[in-house]
Amino acid sequence: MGILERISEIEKEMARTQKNKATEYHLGLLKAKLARLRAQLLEPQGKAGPKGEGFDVMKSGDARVALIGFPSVGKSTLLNVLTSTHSESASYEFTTLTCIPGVIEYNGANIQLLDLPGIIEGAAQGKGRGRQVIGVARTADLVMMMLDATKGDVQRELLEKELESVGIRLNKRKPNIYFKIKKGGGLSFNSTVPLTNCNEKLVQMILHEYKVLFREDCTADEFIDVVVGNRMYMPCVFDQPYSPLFEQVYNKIDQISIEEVDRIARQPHSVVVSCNMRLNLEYLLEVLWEYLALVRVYTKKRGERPDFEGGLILRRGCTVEHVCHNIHRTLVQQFKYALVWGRSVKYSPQRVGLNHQMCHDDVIQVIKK
Ligand SMILES: Nc1nc2c(ncn2[C@@H]2O[C@H](COP(=O)(O)OP(=O)(O)OP(=O)(O)O)[C@@H](O)[C@H]2O)c(=O)[nH]1
Ligand SMILES: [K+]
Ligand SMILES: [Mg+2]
Repeated sequence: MGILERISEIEKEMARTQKNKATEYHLGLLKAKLARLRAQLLEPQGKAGPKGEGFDVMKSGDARVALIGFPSVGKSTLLNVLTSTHSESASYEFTTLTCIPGVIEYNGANIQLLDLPGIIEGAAQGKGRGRQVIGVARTADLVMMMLDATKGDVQRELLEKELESVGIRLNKRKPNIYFKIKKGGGLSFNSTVPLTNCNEKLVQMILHEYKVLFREDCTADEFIDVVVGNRMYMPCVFDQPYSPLFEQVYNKIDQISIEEVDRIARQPHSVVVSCNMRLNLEYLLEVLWEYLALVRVYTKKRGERPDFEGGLILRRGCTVEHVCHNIHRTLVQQFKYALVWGRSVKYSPQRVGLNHQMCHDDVIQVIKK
């Protein structure tokens, strides 16, 4: 039996099974099986399979952003206006058939933008090029969900469902469960909080050769996510409490009323643009930068001006130590202190140590021993 058939068998069985206390464990097992099969479906199919061709794009630059959306929402048009790469765009669906990489140059960073074929409902089950597209999306630092503003809210819901079903978790942070294969076999189960959804018996049913420690009160679904282990918690999709959860880009706002533009723009985590009319693209880039949490730091040598041409691109939260590693592998060993100018310090310059956190556009001079 093929994977698809097995999935549909299990789905049928789940539909047949009434949901109550007595069947809870059985359903949990089925869910776990289903999740594992779906994961298999997304695995590379070997050389002969339909996986590769045109989708194996080298990672390059400081971050990778994938464009996901239904056909003809304007993904290729966006690539064309934001990068110097050309990707065919046309009014018919499935114009793009492979993965087309371009580079957005912004704040001195090179952000790789991947144009992808449109996905359709059922992509997760391998329809269209869904599997390949989703495979690429999983390699990205950020997924931009592109939507056609003229199509209302339907597209967003469908797309979210599609992504959820392949284990791309939008707007959810990773459940706090420690989970590891035990060398000697058998299950060791613990929790640091009272559990209301899961218990040892359920966990034991799902697996029996791991070490499990619940650090929070998770649902069975969340637990299975951790077990299957291939769940992605996309930063777009961001998992930090102070950041927006995920972002949708609504294109073609030139086609809708100003009231509708206003309504969509006020929805949380939504950016409205028109690729054709070049509307609001600068703001889209700002948002992108925020989501990627990139930081640019300039270096300076004693008695010289900062190197404003060659800024270093790092992640938010980076420290002087990260900067040193970025400059040279052995610099940390020779480090005495650093002078920093910019928003991360009270006085410019200020003498700081390796643990000091850098801000965007700071200047740093490293003093060696
Ligand atoms: N009115 C309007 N049309 C747009 C806009 N952006 C793109 N389009 C049009 O939408 C159509 C589809 O654009 P594409 O860039 O090919 O869309 P896609 O998402 O790459 O499509 P596939 O590769 O087929 O999935 C083209 O006819 C574009 O000219 C826009 O901002 N406004
Ligand atoms: K198209
Ligand atoms: Mg396209």
